[in-house]
Amino acid sequence: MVTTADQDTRRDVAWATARRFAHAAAEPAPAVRVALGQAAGLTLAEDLVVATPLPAFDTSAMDGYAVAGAGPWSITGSARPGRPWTGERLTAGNAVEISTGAVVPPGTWAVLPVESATVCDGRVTCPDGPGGTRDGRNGCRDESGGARDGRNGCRDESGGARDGQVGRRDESAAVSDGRVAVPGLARGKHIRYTGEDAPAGTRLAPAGTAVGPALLGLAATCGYDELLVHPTPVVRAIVTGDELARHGLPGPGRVRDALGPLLPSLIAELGGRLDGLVHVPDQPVAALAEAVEAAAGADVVVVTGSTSVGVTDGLRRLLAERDVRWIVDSVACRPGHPALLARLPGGPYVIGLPGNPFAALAAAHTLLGPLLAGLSGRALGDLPQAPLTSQVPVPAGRTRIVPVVWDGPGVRALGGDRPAFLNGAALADALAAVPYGHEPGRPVPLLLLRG
Ligand SMILES: Nc1nc2c(c(=O)[nH]1)N[C@H]1C(S)=C(S)[C@@H](COP(=O)(O)OP(=O)(O)OC[C@H]3O[C@@H](n4cnc5c(N)ncnc54)[C@H](O)[C@@H]3O)O[C@H]1N2
Ligand code: MOO
Repeated sequence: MVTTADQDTRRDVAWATARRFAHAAAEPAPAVRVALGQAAGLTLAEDLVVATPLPAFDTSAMDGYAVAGAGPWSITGSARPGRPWTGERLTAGNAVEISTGAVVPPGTWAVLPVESATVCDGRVTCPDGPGGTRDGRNGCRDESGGARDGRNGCRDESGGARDGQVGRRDESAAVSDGRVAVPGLARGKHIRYTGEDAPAGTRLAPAGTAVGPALLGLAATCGYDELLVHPTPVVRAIVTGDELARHGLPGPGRVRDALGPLLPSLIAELGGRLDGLVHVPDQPVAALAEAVEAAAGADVVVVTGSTSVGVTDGLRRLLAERDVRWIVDSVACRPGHPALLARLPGGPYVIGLPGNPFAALAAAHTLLGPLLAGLSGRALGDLPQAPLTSQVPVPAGRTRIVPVVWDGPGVRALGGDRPAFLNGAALADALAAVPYGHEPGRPVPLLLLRG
């Protein structure tokens, strides 16, 4: 139970604190296991750990020849993806034709790329190596197509030095295990060794990571068929306002509903799943109460246009009649000051967004975004920052939210940012949270807009 003193600290909460309160108050729903295809956009509820080494076998990184010992090498067979070499361990002076992705035969010293090889009478040489036929004048087929790079055309895509059993990838390593290797074709070249990317048991992504395309591919690479994820929080929206029209031109006393069209994509962008949007009149308050009751199964109820203290603003009265837990009861920012967040006993979170459309947008980024992140098991994280070059007046003790666009390495304010006007926000790359006392050129936190 929140005491009166606690409740007071929930009023006029500093902007950054309001975001933290909203995030900290969120209790994520129990995690669910879903097929990979259903996990996109959700959040990992468990660490992603690879059970096998990656790669799971010594893999050729090039199309060419798996060779052992110094050249020239006799070609003794082939290794293809899915059709591994089944012969004996490769011995010095022998080669196996190999494709990128095939299992490297045991005994292989390195893979000689096809561009670096000359083939003649079933023997392969590296033209610049011992026994090589650089000019191809002896009737041999130069597979390189004439293109050469580096000292001898034996390219290294390994990017790393190796040591131990498999030899070294140092270009200068011509002697290994007492045998002469082709200069430049160092031991281990063009082989992705078992476990080189990740040994078995490596944690590749922690719980709380957003499941994007790359993570899905990584999970599949590791052999996952399903992932344990937090489900997307379900949001019900209630738009209030007797003056609102849903079609046609605005006119005297008639305001087009901007929030009905804005909310579905905003809620999705902030990480929620909209499950119904209803319009209710300002009066009687019972209509709003009914709509809130009907949303009991949702995780979050978003109510717009009823956050103030006027006779037509019923949300605060409705919450006062219930034993709600206040999380944020107004925020020290402009616009969006009357925004609120409370939790109904045993029920959903309720977010009140001001009716003024730009104020509602700013408030949604302040409270709804962090709440949905918390419900999804995502960390709040620090916001990105960039220098704001414009002069933006900020009332004492407040944070001002203004639409901005990128301008070189910094951002500049767009204007069009009065609480009822979405002109600036519609063209913005981000909303900047400008603190009191900001001077042009100093960095400010940014809420990035996806557009
Ligand atoms: N006595 C006080 N009055 C007001 C205060 C205050 O502190 N004391 N705060 C002002 C601020 S700041 C805001 S923001 C608004 C918030 O009001 P509500 O959330 O109760 O919203 P309404 O009063 O219904 O509407 C405000 C304004 O927005 C227009 N509106 C409402 N819904 C929509 C919509 N869906 N699409 C487009 N426009 C909408 C509505 O017509 C009003 O013009 O309270 C101030 N008052
Ligand atoms: O939230 Mo109001 O004026 O701050 O739009």
